[in-house]
Amino acid sequence: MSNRRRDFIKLAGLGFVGAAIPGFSQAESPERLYQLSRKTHLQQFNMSGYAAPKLPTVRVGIVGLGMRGPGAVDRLSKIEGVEIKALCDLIPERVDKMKAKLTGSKHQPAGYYGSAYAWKKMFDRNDLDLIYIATPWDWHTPMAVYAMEAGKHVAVEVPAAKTLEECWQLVETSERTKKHCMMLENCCYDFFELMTLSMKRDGFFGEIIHTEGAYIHDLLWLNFMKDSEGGYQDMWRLKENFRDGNLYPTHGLGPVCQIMDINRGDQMDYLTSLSSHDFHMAAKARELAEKDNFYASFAEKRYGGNMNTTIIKTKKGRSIMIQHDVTSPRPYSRLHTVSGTQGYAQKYPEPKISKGHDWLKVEEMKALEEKYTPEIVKKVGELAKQIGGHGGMDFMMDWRLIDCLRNGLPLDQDVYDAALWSAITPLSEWSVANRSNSIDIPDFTGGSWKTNKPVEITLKGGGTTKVIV
Ligand SMILES: NC(=O)c1ccc[n+]([C@@H]2O[C@H](COP(=O)([O-])OP(=O)(O)OC[C@H]3O[C@@H](n4cnc5c(N)ncnc54)[C@H](O)[C@@H]3O)[C@@H](O)[C@H]2O)c1
Repeated sequence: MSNRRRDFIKLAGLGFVGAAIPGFSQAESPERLYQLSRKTHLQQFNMSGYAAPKLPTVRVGIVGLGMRGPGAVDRLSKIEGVEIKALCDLIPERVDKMKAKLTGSKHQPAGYYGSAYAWKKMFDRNDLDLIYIATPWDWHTPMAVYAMEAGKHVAVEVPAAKTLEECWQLVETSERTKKHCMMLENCCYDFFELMTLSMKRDGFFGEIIHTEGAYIHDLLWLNFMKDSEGGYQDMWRLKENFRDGNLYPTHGLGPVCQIMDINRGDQMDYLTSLSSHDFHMAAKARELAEKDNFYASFAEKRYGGNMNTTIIKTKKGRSIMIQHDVTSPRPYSRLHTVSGTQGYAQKYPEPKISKGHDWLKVEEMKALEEKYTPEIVKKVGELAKQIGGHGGMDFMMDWRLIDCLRNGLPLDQDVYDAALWSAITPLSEWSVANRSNSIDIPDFTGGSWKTNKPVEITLKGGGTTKVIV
């Protein structure tokens, strides 16, 4: 272990976060992870329900302009009250390309590039309110922490953190600086997910007993695509697959946690996790390496299991199952299954809903959709579909974030959600490595889950931000 890393762990162990430690996140030791899973948190300030002062104009800096970032630039440029003031990427051409796209608009961002730390200069500017992060995972927490320390709110792509150490850093920094740290869990804003949240609030499901979520997406080809041919920068996503656990839990978890009021009425207690062996990745790497030396080093690696299943028990005795498989030939699915005492809903493979033990017919489903369409969908749903981003959910997420900041409203996803949903990965890795033994899930809210209010699904106090089309 490097001296710098040792010092960092020492400091974090004392509950001191201080200035951000720049650089890649590195896996913590299993002993340290276990210790942090049982950490008791003395909340400095409750960020759940926290409303920061209104920002009529939200001045944004965006970092990471690969496959994901440019869409965010485009969406944010279509929201009233947003000023895109700065863009950053390691690769200069990516910054120049986005600047060129904004030519003629009111957005004239400055560009930052050329070094792995150019973003720090951007974050240090005193005319930015929000830093929007769409980089590889290693950078998420170091950048988010630095941004909050520099007085900016943060919106960070999924997952917000890779280690438990980082999850705690996010929580402690957000509480101390009173800066929002929202993880950009866009699936919370998909249409069916929002409808089921609205149904839950109306008591449609009765008591929720069990939910399921997943990220099942055949991305074997994309993981192995060279970055020079349009793949992930420096093959970062393939390298993440050297780990064994549930690597991408938040798309499935976010929506069901909101439905179960996790962090806001119930809390995760412990989990157990199991992975299959790897039947795809090493084989693919070896196959590619036979023809192309570029893949030689990948052919020597050990990869995590292809299908991971993680099960979570909550303090109130309910259960959640989360799966992850990005290599097998299977239909795309996030499951989104909600099972209650009085009703049931599933999104995949096709939407099905029951009231009691009776399955609803297509016309009844349609009527239900009308009844339970939340205000956000009525307000910007159609425009969101036109603007796009995973069918519209990305735009609804960005619009809601900006509308909350402009109207001084609490965000739908706070730092406790970012930390908890991201923490499932390192915790699942520990469980997989320990024959699926259970491990505690830390309470990042320091007990305030008992009184925190459920996430708001009306636009009360907001909904005023226009869409510029
Ligand atoms: N929510 C979603 O639906 C969704 C979908 C896709 C990706 N994502 C997330 O978006 C993020 C980015 O994914 P991607 O597919 O765009 O990857 P990518 O590799 O295409 O892009 C990452 C970009 O970050 C840049 N970068 C790397 N290190 C940097 C640094 N130190 N400073 C500045 N720029 C740096 C790279 O040059 C690259 O342009 C990931 O966190 C991913 O999980 C989320």
